[in-house]
Amino acid sequence: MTKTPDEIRLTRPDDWHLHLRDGAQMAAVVGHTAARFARAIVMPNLKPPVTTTALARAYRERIVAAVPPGLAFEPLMTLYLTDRTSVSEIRTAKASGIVQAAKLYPAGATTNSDEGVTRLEALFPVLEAMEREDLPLLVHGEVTDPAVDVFDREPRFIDDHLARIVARFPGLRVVFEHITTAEAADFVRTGPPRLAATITVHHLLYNRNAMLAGGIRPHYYCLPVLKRERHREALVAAATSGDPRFFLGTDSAPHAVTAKESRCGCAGLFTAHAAIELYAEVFDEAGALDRLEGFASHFGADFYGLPRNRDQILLRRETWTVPEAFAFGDDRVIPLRAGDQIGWRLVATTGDETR
Ligand SMILES: NC(=O)N[C@@H](CC(=O)O)C(=O)O
Ligand SMILES: [Zn+2]
Ligand SMILES: [Zn+2]
Repeated sequence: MTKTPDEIRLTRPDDWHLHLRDGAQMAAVVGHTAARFARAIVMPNLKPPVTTTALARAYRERIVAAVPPGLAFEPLMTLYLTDRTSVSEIRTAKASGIVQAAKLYPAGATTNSDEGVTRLEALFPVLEAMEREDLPLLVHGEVTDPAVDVFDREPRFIDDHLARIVARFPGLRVVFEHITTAEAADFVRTGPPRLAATITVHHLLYNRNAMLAGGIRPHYYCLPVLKRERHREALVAAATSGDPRFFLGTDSAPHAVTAKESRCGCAGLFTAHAAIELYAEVFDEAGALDRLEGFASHFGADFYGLPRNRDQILLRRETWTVPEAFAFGDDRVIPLRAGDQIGWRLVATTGDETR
């Protein structure tokens, strides 16, 4: 590969953290992901949440049915942990072969987390079962104590909970989802091989000024919230380091424009329309395009114990303009960079590039 190539060919990537929603909204967005990614870990925070293997199976079938014709895409399902999750449900999930992980939302931490876990200690028998069954734990790592500053909630979660969980269950695979701080990157970097983290493209591209300087911009509001520049820099360093415990998870989280542009706007950014292109921008900017494939296409599959994809995608350095909005059920969703430019374009996946 030359130093600054104008084309990059990658093993087709996977998205290890994605919100697809349900019904007409899901049907409107799934094609954006399926055009780029071979597989995605689908988050279970629906209303009501995906708390059982039976619900995960039904949700999976709805997703598969909505994938546009001609696209190969495999949804990887997750269970939503609650105070009532049973050990036997963990066994059923593992045995199903369709559930890849279970997700811990501290109750109240983020969108549709009201039914999440209120007391972590009460979940320990379930975590023990996950350790025994080797079902990975995915974590939204923020404390919910209203007294803790919103910018400090992730580091506090490490100190108050995550360090303890990792130490107490030495066989449990843990993914610290959508990390946003230097503290989180350090915690993972210095932790055991069974501890990993996903990093979103928006936390690699932007600091909190994007959301708060020159006007308040609800389409940059997500959880965990964007942080200071020094944290963004630490995340870029982690993502481009070649350390296999950091891998791609977009956390693309579409909300209707009316729900975002509101007196109390929802948390979540929609990035699925251009996710791999935007990651390419980040790695290009960091002079690390040669490390994109590991981060986007190898390390996540390796961590989950799944085969790497065999097909490929081709990205070209070419500027294009993102639409102002996309259809989203009976509303619209505003994508990241709406009306603005992106410097990389997805031109092909293996199979159609030889036409
Ligand atoms: N990231 C977000 O800001 N929102 C996500 C939930 C989550 O991943 O925490 C959503 O479901 O909208
Ligand atoms: Zn989250
Ligand atoms: Zn998420």
